[in-house]
Amino acid sequence: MSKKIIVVGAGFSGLAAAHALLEMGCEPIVLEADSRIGGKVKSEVSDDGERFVERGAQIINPDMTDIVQLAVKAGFSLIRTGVSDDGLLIQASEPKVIEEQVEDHEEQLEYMQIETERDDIPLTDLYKRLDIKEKEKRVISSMYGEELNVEPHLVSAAGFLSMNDRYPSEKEDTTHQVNGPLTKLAEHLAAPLKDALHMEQAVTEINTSVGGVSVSTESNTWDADGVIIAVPPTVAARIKLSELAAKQYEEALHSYVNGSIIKITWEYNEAFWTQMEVEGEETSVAEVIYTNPDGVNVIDSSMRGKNARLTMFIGAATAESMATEEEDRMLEEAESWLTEAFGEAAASYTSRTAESWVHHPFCGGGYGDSIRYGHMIKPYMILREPHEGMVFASSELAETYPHFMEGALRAGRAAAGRLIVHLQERTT
Ligand SMILES: Cc1cc2nc3c(=O)[nH]c(=O)nc-3n(C[C@H](O)[C@H](O)[C@H](O)COP(=O)(O)OP(=O)(O)OC[C@H]3O[C@@H](n4cnc5c(N)ncnc54)[C@H](O)[C@@H]3O)c2cc1C
Repeated sequence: MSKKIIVVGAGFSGLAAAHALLEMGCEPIVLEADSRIGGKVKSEVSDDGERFVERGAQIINPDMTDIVQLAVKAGFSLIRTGVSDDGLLIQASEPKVIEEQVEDHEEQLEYMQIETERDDIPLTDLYKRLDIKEKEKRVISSMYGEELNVEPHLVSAAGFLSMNDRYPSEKEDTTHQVNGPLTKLAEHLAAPLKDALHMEQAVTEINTSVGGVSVSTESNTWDADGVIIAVPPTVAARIKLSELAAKQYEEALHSYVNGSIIKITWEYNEAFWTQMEVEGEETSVAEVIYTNPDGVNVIDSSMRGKNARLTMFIGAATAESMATEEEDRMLEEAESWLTEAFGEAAASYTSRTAESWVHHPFCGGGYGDSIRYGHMIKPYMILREPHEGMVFASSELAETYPHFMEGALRAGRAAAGRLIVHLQERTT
């Protein structure tokens, strides 16, 4: 029997859910708060279509099979990131190689996980227990400030490690990119939806009953058999739910904390960082971590053989304080950090693109919401399960690859399947 299902949000998770519903013969209606689709996927494309820059998500790896297939279906292929395989990770201010420090601590944290599963602690307390020097702990702390976009003392250590466990790839996450703008992938998913996609419709309230659901924005109300809420948990927590749904889901929704990230990409005529002098040796630099300021890193984000680009990610408290500054002042400061690590050549860029995702009202903020210390350790287990004709889907809830576009696609598809089974069971 064909079901009418409302999907809240047209990010990758919502679009993947709507697509799966169409494939199952259902009738999806997608309500999107913004005037564009894609959520944290946001490409800037030149008028001639030749040049594009990703203001949000960008990098994937070939193990991320859903997004690889989507890229191919949309007419694109994968291309390697610019950095050479022997590129090094360095620390800024007194540039020095820090690769081993970072690799070693990951193993130690894994080992300590057994302990934290019994008794959760803030992530900061977990890495403070590491058997490494104070200076090295500052690198780790800064790395997490950027990676999670949230101050590590707010994050649950058990939640963080369980998120890492859901990253099943053998590969680094920085190996490949799609050779076209990612917004085109969103458009490919949205194409069959046609009139079912309603823009600038921010959902404020959802009511559930045995007969179905009703979903309201400021100006409209839609009735349907079920609803998939494909927005990050901290954003979903702002939607008013009926009493029974709130009882089921509110504690899980409030177990997340949102983050802040600023992404700046500089473009150059050539990748001068592939031949830099670090600690007296000529080397290729792949990534830089800053301990001052905290939560900042820079990667080589070029597409190999196509362009030369450096991207800075400014996370957590540093992003929040920079977001209060005028954009020119913020860019000037970021550029001074860049030249500190890469030398004056870094100032000779040909273009620059910046985007702030600091506590974003509809996309959560940061790469994704983190599990907050002091609440549920596995809130995603609750949010994934349908109840009263509703279910949640966003990258954070994915069984694999949470916080990535791949996770969003998988979470969306999974939620559609689960909801349909749930609705069928309710009617039999
Ligand atoms: C700067 C940055 C860099 C990133 N880099 C990478 C990367 O390199 N590789 C990677 O794989 N991932 C990356 N990510 C993460 C990736 O973008 C996300 O995991 C993924 O896009 C999340 O998709 P989603 O659909 O779950 O959520 P979102 O993209 O947040 O989509 C949610 C949608 O719901 C809408 N919405 C919210 N509230 C409402 C409401 N009340 N009513 C109606 N609509 C609503 C929003 O407007 C939005 O369109 C990055 C993210 C950022 C911000």
